[in-house]
Amino acid sequence: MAWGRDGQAAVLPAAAPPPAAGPGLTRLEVLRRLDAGPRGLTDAEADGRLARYGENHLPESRTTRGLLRVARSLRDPFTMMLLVLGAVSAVVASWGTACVITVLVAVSCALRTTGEIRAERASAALRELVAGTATVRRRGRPDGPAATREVPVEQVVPGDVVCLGPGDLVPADVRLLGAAGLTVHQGMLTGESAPVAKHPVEVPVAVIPRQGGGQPPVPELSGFHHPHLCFQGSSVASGSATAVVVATGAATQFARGQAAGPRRRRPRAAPTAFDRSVDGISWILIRFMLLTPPLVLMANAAVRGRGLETLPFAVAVAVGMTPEMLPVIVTTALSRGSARLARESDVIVRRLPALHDAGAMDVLCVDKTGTLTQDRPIVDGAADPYGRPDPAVLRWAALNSWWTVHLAELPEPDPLDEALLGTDSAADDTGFDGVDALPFDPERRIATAVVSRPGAWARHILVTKGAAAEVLERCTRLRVPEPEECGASLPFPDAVPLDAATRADLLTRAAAHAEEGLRVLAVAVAERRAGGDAYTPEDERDLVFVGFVTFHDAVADTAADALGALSERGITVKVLTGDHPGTAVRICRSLGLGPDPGAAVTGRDIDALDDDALTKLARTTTVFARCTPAHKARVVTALRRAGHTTGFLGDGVNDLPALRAADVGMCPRGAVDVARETCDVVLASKDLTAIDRTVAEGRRSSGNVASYLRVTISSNLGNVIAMLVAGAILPFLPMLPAQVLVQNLLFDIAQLALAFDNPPDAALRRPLMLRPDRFLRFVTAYGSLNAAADIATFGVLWWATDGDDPFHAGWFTENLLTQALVITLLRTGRRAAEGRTPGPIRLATAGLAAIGLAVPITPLAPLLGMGTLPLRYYAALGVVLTAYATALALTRKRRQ
Ligand SMILES: Nc1ncnc2c1ncn2[C@@H]1O[C@H](COP(=O)(O)OP(=O)(O)OP(=O)(O)O)[C@@H](O)[C@H]1O
Ligand SMILES: [Mg+2]
Repeated sequence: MAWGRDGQAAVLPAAAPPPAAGPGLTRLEVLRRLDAGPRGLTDAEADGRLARYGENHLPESRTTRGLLRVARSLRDPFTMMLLVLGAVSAVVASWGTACVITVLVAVSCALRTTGEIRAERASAALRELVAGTATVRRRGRPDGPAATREVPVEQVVPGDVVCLGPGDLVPADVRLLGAAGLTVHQGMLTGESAPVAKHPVEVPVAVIPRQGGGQPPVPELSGFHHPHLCFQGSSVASGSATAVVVATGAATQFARGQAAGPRRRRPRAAPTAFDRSVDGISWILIRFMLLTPPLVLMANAAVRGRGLETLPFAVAVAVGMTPEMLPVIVTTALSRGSARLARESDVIVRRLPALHDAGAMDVLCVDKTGTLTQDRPIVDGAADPYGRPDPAVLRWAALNSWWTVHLAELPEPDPLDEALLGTDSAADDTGFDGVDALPFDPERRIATAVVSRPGAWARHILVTKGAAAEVLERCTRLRVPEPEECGASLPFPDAVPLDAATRADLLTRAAAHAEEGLRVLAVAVAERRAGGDAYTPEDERDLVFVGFVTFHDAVADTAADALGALSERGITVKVLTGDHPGTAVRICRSLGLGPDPGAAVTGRDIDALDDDALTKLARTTTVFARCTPAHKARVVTALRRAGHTTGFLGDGVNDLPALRAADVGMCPRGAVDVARETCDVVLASKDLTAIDRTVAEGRRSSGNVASYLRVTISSNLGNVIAMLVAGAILPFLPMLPAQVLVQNLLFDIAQLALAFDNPPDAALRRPLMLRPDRFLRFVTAYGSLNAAADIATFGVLWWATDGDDPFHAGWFTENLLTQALVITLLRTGRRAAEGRTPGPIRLATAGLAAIGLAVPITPLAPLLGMGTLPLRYYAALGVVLTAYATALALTRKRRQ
């Protein structure tokens, strides 16, 4: 958005709200301009504004979307190559070739586009199910009480007061009214990877428009670093806020940025497995193709003295070489897979190539809390520093929960807070007033509430709870418990110094609880003289340790089955958690993760390692505990560096960087909004075994792509070698351009059937990765076999026939029959699925064989330069084909 000199939005579309986002305005001025208040809009006002300003979504018309899609399908390198070859054909006036090429391009674009649309439709209904909502404050009547409620993001209007908590997507452009410990990820807008702190400054610094020096005004980014504004497209990393909506839909900076420039894509850490494999193979093929026409031209010139008149033939051969159906097969296979997943397993694949990556995945990292466990913790007990049961500890913990949740105005409490607030002790919060809160964030691993006693305003009490190590390192004293002291006048006047040995003892006790599978929180308090400044994490020191609270968190019902199924598929599972190593190891054991998960590596260990050392360690470690979001991402990156195709399954804000760093990011049903928005695969049902079905579907799709590659390359490479040999020894063109193209068209149609193959589970036991290096090896093996069959056929033709027309016919028949053979024999999972060839494949191979045998005897034959063949040719061809089939089957067996 361009900010005018007066600090107001300069360009506004017709239905835009009043220009209220001016960075120079105070909270009150903003609210006044929006005709809103801190208690939110009434329902009637909200309805009126919705009608006036429209729904809150990015403008994207159907036609531009359709055109965009077609443009995208044209953009792949094979289509480009074909278009270039088409242009060359047109230049040399080879109209037939140009027409065939145009048809090929059109058909492949149409097939890809419909495939994508089908996959999208299949998951549209599921998307609704997991669609994001926003928490808004609204009133039924103008004088009614304000209540927070969840509304679909589309219904958020300017003037709405929204509440934001960890993991929420910022639903529109907003001006903060209040915030506690708020940090937001706004990388989508600015490219920054770390979260930035935001707070509601009352008199904001005026914006200096970045103009002058003859420079054009910087259009969109100028506003993003204002501390008191948050923008659509960002998400809450930690803390909470209330804010008033200043712009929605097309008026948001994000929408304007998109309208003004190219779509900004979410930055991905590194190319995914799909990029590395399919793209790698594509480029090998393209180089191969580019080499073909000059090679054919040179061979013909050198041996036969032919000149440019062979150009149409060379172009036709190059078209024949192009695996132009590869993108179509890939899209069709993946979209069929993803449609089936949506239908049968409630899984949404948000990025089609991620399905391939799920099939290639050999390591899956999972987060523990909320993913493997239900994240419905139940308080197990509370104990004083000496290990004796003590309800006062629970009261302090609940007091912390009550005031962090209320002062930070979290839209919903964190499950640990919810568990504490559900206990009887939570009722005792009345003796205190809330002052300030430093809500939980996964980096600090603690949360602090600042309270005061009525009548004792000059003293503040800090109540901190969090991970044992993090709390204890901030403690300098230890409470000597007295009964019921939560009501005492001073917290713990008789606290004793906490020495290193006692601290170590306490940590050991926390570890012992963790090893029982319990979650542990340490609780500490401190008293301070009330000062003027706001509290910061710096104030969380010199605390008095009060005791531990422990929680049970049951494992998710389907977790054990899901992990078992994954290990049967050859996938190594690792657990990456922010929780205590003991709790993590214990849960892994109870889920049967490997014979023994071994010792956990902690975030601190990770910090001490460089990338290479971490890569080595990551391969052999099963449990990583006390991880910050950054640690999780580092481990995933290290595993990928070690050559593993790595998936990540996580549900929280602390999983975001890892979800982004993985080849395939997945999240379970209960994940926070931003995790669902970031990941590639959403499991919409509670059933974690859906991961296994996703993997199987991914492998099936990739298996079909692999079949296509094996088939197409073996025949294409074989043909080129044969073409060069034939060109050198024959006094005529071994194949006419028209014949090359017709044959190519038939192959394409038949190979399309491979996208509909259903390799059985037995063929999908290992991760399936299309590796360019392995691919090159099978190219040469199968390609030379095919060339050998062709050359043997030339021998038969030389013996059985005379002249060019029968030669053309003979080779055409042989090519179609070998293609049918290759499709049958090189399919993925053929051996495992004996006798279960699916319909499309049977139809394709039978069709090819029938056409190959029939065309030379139909009236079409003379048009394609073919003549009739003697019977003895067919007999000899039978022998060649039998030998070829045997060789193919043997080679395949040896390679498996
Ligand atoms: N609301 C809270 N208040 C205080 N401390 C908390 C709170 N929530 C979590 N903690 C502490 O911080 C630690 C780290 O939390 P984090 O959210 O990063 O991971 P987690 O929920 O334990 O596990 P996972 O990474 O598997 O989801 C927890 O193990 C707990 O000790
Ligand atoms: Mg979690």
